[in-house]
Amino acid sequence: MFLMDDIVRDGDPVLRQEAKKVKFPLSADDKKLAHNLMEYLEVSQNPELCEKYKLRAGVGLAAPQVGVSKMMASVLVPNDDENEKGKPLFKDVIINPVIVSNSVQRGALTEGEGCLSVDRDVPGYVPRSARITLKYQDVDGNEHKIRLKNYPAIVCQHEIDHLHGILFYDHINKDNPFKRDDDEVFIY
Ligand SMILES: Cc1nc(NNC(=O)[C@H](CC2CCCC2)CN(O)CO)c(F)c(N2CCN3CCOC[C@@H]3C2)n1
Ligand code: NI
Repeated sequence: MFLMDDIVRDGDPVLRQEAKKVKFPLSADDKKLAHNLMEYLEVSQNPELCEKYKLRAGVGLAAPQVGVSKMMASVLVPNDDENEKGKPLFKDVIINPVIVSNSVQRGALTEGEGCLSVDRDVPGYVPRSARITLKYQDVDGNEHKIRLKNYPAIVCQHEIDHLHGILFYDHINKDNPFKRDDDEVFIY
């Protein structure tokens, strides 16, 4: 199971590398990696376990963040916290993901973004595409082509950035971090 000690921090070159495509069928190691990347999110979203293992909660985790420069990331975007019963908005390990198209309209999380690999707050809006069409393979090698918007779209863009050596604060406007474009959607 991954713990915070396994998470590589900003400054480590692996976070600025272009990750390598993953070959199918997955090796045993890659299968284990995929499992562990998703397990981290599940454990971190359980209040008791999160506390017990001293984790930072996460809704996404990319392989380079655990020192593995491969095109793989886990995403677990829960339904609004109230009714935990609801099934997640999006849950999968996205392998060799490609954003094949994106809306002109931009979107950003109202509270800005953070990153498990960045141990400091970097205030400001992180402008992203409000909607994306994402192509990826799952652990079984099945091809998926899905349209995402709002929260899941933002999370997937944050994770795919990691696979290309991009960190969230690279997108924050230096002169005016809270610059709002008029047609931008803000996601709570
Ligand atoms: C938005 C949010 N970001 C959390 N952390 N940061 C992360 O996930 C980083 C990735 C996200 C940062 C912004 C977009 C993607 C990790 N990144 O570095 C991976 O590359 C959260 F933890 C969180 N939630 C809301 C849902 N809640 C359900 C119950 O459990 C607690 C959980 C907390 N929402
Ligand atoms: Ni991150």
